[in-house]
Amino acid sequence: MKIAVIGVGLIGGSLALCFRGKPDIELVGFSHRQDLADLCVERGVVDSATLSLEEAAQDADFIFLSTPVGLLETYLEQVHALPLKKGCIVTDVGSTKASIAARARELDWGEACFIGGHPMAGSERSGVQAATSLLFENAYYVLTPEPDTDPEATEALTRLLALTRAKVICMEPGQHDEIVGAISHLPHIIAVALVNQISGYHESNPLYRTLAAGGFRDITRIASSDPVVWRDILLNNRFNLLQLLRDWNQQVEGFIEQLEQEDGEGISARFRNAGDFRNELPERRKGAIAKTYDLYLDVPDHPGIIGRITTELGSRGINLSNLQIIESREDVPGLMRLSFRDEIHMGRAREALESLEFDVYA
Ligand SMILES: NC(=O)C1=CN([C@@H]2O[C@H](COP(=O)(O)OP(=O)(O)OC[C@H]3O[C@@H](n4cnc5c(N)ncnc54)[C@H](O)[C@@H]3O)[C@@H](O)[C@H]2O)C=CC1
Ligand SMILES: O=C(O)C(=O)Cc1ccc(O)cc1
Repeated sequence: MKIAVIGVGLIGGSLALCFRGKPDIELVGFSHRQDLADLCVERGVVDSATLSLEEAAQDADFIFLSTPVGLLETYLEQVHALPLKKGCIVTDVGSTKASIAARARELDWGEACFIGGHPMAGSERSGVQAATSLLFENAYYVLTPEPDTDPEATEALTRLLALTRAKVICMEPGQHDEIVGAISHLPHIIAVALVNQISGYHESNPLYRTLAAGGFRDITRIASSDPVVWRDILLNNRFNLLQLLRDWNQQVEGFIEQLEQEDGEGISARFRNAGDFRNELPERRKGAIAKTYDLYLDVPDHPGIIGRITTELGSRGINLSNLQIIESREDVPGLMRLSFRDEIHMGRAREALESLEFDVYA
């Protein structure tokens, strides 16, 4: 089976890594630049890479369009114009679905077909360097087949996507864009606006950045996302976003009014409602890591401490699946998060670290 990935970045590269090395799968990457083509082969993400779209698409069973949203329709048209293998399934990974679905509907696909797709997982990083086969584990992967799409084609794509360990869910493209606009695109706008607001204050007083800590970092991680990828997403979904931003304004106005009126009860009610809704969110693994069992510990800020902790755990045969310094400040203990794949390793690590007199929290 031949799979072509058009645009081998974070998402295209991560998909390729999920498929790579499976029996009878040949993976070809298409890049628009020789250095990027070389890089994705060097990193072992694809078997080969080419600057020729025709070569990539030739005899392919699946073609994944994985460029920024603004280029997807052009590549869709270019791929459509090529001689495609009978039964070839063309799909995309764009964060918006309505416009590409509308364009695909206008084209006659003959014995090939197009099924829109969107893996609902990613990160603020970009490029093939950030690709990982774990990215989609446990995430949703939206497909947007048309009412007249051959169900066997949707099934074939779903079978292939099982290799990503994502959960495939089918929906209508317009509904996808409304919902994803609210739960992903709007939060990106808010994160960027917030960071820019604070960065403005910081210009007149550098203490803003010095003091920016946990809460600010938590809700602004996604403000570091790729500017081109996000420019394209926001412009493409602008009609939904304009309404969502009007609704957002109402939320802001609500806070202004409650503060002006010193309406403490109203403010706590908002926090209660938000907490109730958030606590009911489905459990999801963080970033590229599957469900983890986490311990937090205070670590003094001195050289070699991370090495000591990992060595102590390693010497006891305790497997660490991730390690993160959440806060590190001069002269005060930083907070470290240690993640384990199961409760048993987490329990053993806790015991070991406590015996070494670290302050450990679950
Ligand atoms: N970043 C994320 O977290 C997620 C992104 N997506 C969607 O995935 C798509 C790709 O995004 P990422 O992988 O994050 O971005 P990326 O920047 O990591 O990858 C984009 C790829 O497209 C290539 N590209 C750029 N211009 C090109 C051109 N003119 N011709 C051919 N290739 C070109 C780049 O070289 C790169 O390999 C976007 O449509 C995005 O909406 C979907 C889910 C999550
Ligand atoms: O990193 C995060 O939290 C994201 O929001 C990732 C993401 C970005 C874009 C998508 O279309 C889907 C998921």
